[in-house]
Order: sequence, then structure tokens, then C-alpha cells
Amino acid sequence: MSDLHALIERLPKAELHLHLEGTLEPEMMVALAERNGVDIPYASAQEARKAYDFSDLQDFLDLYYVGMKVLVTERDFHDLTLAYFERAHADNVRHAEIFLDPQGHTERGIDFDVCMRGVLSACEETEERFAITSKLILCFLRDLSEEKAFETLEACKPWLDRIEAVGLASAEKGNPPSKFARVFQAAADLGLKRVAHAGEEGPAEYVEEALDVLKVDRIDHGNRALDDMALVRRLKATAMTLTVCPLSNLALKGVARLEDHPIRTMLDLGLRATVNSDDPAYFGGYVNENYRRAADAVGLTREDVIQLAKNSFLGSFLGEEEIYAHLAEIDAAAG
Ligand SMILES: Nc1ncnc2[nH]cnc12
Ligand SMILES: [Zn+2]
Repeated sequence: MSDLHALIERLPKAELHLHLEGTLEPEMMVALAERNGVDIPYASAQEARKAYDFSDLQDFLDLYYVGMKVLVTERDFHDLTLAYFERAHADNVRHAEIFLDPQGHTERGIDFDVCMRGVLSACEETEERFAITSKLILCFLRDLSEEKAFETLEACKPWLDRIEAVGLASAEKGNPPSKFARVFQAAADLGLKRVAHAGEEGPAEYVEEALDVLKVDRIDHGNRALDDMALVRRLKATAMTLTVCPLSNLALKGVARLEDHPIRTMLDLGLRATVNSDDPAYFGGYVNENYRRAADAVGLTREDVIQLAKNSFLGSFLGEEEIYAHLAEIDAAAG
């Protein structure tokens, strides 16, 4: 193993952009389909993997929403979440801020509270077993209506002490952040932090709207912000965290080759970029694999990799003391 790969493995990391439903490995999908008597269009895990050849975000989302239909019971959500944390533990992830797409479940008749109980019990078990801390971010699906988003926010109310933030995910093009201005304001009034996918496929203007209209605390992806240098200067001046997902961008054709990925440019510009896995079961790798493949493709240095790990904690919603404790651990692990 190269020195750089060994460093990547050893560094404590936070993961800030991870859709729980995107950690559904084909083996678990097939097993849950059987357990719950749900029809899926694959006879085997191998067949599912063969279908994972995406032309763009929508092409992926079409399969992503089919896959999650196998999640039915509280136990399914628990098992899915715990399986992710086992993998995260193997990658030396110490803290994760995980996305859940409740509308992907409530829209097909699964109770919101069933999802929440299953996910949260696995988060508690994880903290005890692996000493990994976590926070939960509930994403509104931007291709659905504002009214549906408000219904989801209403369902959040009994769980507010267990929810850190709201997010915005799903089909970006044609669904600008401003569509959700009022529901994000209502979430802020409830004391929730805000994040939004922006600039994944949509233009730099969507990143600007997420900042100005949704008042987000982080931008998920943000790649297209690089098209607008005034916006880049603003992101740098405000130390805005970008949760970047290299293997996702490759799989969804945001970049033609990983060598063209902007992660190195982002660091060179002084942006607070982080590396994350997005939907690792669909895109071919968990967080360390994203670091390794990106590092090899764009020539990240040892200092870049250390900076990325530090950024992952600096951009998290942990308290200052916890963040500085993790930064000290990174310095110790870096040697
Ligand atoms: N990469 C992604 N972009 C937008 N919405 C998503 N939901 C799951 N993965 C997503
Ligand atoms: Zn995402």
C-alpha cells in the first residue's frame, strides 16, 4: 500500500454527505425484497450491479427510488443504518451526518416514525459499539411540491431534538432552491440547520440561491460554483463547506474522467472542500475509496489529504470543542 493510501486509512474522518438509502447494497436489497415480499426488477445482486450504469442524475434516481422500496419495517431501517456504520468504522469515520429521504418512504405508505425509530436506534447502537457520533439530516425531495415538503416538516416536529438539519435532494435541474424558500424558513424557525444539494448538475446560480434564499450552512456538491469566480470568492471568504463526492460525480457523468475532477482546484482556491461517498452502494466506493481514487487521479498531496480530513470536522455541526479534539487526533495520526 502506498504511503498516501496508508495515511488516508489512518486519518480520522467525518462523513457529511451520505444518503442512507444510497448505502443499500444489492445483497441487502435482494434479501429485504425476499423478507418483505417486495418485487424488484433484479433476480440477483449481480443483476442489480449490472444495471448500475448511469447516464446522469435522473437515470440514477430512477433506480434509487425503486431500490428503496424494499425498506418496509423499523428493523429494515435499523439494519441498513447499522450496515453503513460498520463500513464507516472500517474506514476510520469518527462522525457522520447522514441524510434520510423520508418522502421516499412516506409517499409509498411507510410511516415516518417507523423510519426514524429504525435509523435512530442504529445510531445509538453505533455510538456504543464503535464510538462513532452521528447527526441526522432530513432531505426534502425537490421534484415534489412545496406542500409535500411542509407535510414532512410537520412530521419532524415530535422528533426535533433528534434532527440536526433539513436538506434538499433529488432532481436538481428545473427545481431551484427558491421553490423551497418558505419551508426552509419554517425549518430555521424550528431551530434546524439547513443544507442543500446545489451545483451538482444545476448552475452556479442555484448555489447562490441556496446561500441567499435558503440561508444554508453547507453546500452539498457545489462543483458548478467554479463557473463563477465572484461566487468562489464568496465561498472562500465565508469558509463555506462543500460536501464533494468524487465517485458520484464520475458515476453520474458530472466529470468524464476522475482526472478532470475539480477537488484539487477547490483546495488550491482555498475552498473548504470535503470528500464524501453520497450513495456508495451505487457509485462503487465508501469514503476511503473516494479519497484514494480522487487522490490518485488528481495528484492530491499528503497535505491536501490532511486538509480534507480536517475540513470534514471543521464543516461538521459538532461543537467547537469536539471539532478541536478531532483535529488534534488528525495531527497525531498524521505524525
Ligand atoms: N447525488 C444525489 N443528488 C441528488 N439527490 C440525491 N439523492 C441521492 N443521491 C443524490
Ligand atoms: Zn447527495
